[in-house]
Amino acid sequence: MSRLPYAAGALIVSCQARPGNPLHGPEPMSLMAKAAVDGGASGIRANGPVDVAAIRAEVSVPIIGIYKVGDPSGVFITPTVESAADVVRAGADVVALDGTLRPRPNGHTLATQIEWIHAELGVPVLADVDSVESALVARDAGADAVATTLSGYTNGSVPTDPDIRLVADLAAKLDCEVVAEGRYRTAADVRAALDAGAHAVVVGTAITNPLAITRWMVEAMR
Ligand SMILES: CC(=O)N[C@H](C=O)[C@@H](O)[C@H](O)[C@H](O)COP(=O)(O)O
Repeated sequence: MSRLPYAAGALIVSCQARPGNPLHGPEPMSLMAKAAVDGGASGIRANGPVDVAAIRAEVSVPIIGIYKVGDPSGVFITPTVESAADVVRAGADVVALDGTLRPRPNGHTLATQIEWIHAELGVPVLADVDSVESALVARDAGADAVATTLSGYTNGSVPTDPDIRLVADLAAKLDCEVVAEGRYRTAADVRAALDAGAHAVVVGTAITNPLAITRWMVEAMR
């Protein structure tokens, strides 16, 4: 049974810009979301209630809401039930949250956080994991689906390529939908993720971050 509001093969575009990026803010992100949907995206992933609300007003596709709070070196993607409630009240249809094995900021367990979101907010939970082990634990804790979002971000330096092997391993081992996310840069990358068993693919930087894309080009021209 599909727990996510996306048909198989969906492209979900992540529209996020951190402070310091000239596109930071609800207006640029809602325009990015509209462009993505006009281009055929089936969903949007967005950060924080302000951006989620602005995007909700602009597009009708299901939104995966996250709320980055705290220190990026630890659990910071929707770390608390309050942060989940904020993005759902702003219009998110799915909550994505940190599903790694790292300690959570307020002492809650992943299972109690997911249980509360299901009971109080009534939306599916997508666990952003970094390994097969964390994905299995997240699924046991009640996650409706898992995403490879945090692979490569929890120990040491960040790789260049997407973790397609993790997508294949999760698709083979889990009884839920697997979302491929993290460092998907090209059409060949997203095709490979679907071929490896992904239900959907999330692409962020390569579509919605011209600052980063420009840097890639400039670097290659040195
Ligand atoms: C690790 C982390 O914090 N990932 C975040 C999760 O929401 C975003 O910063 C990413 O842009 C998103 O996952 C999409 O990935 P990419 O931008 O590589 O296509």
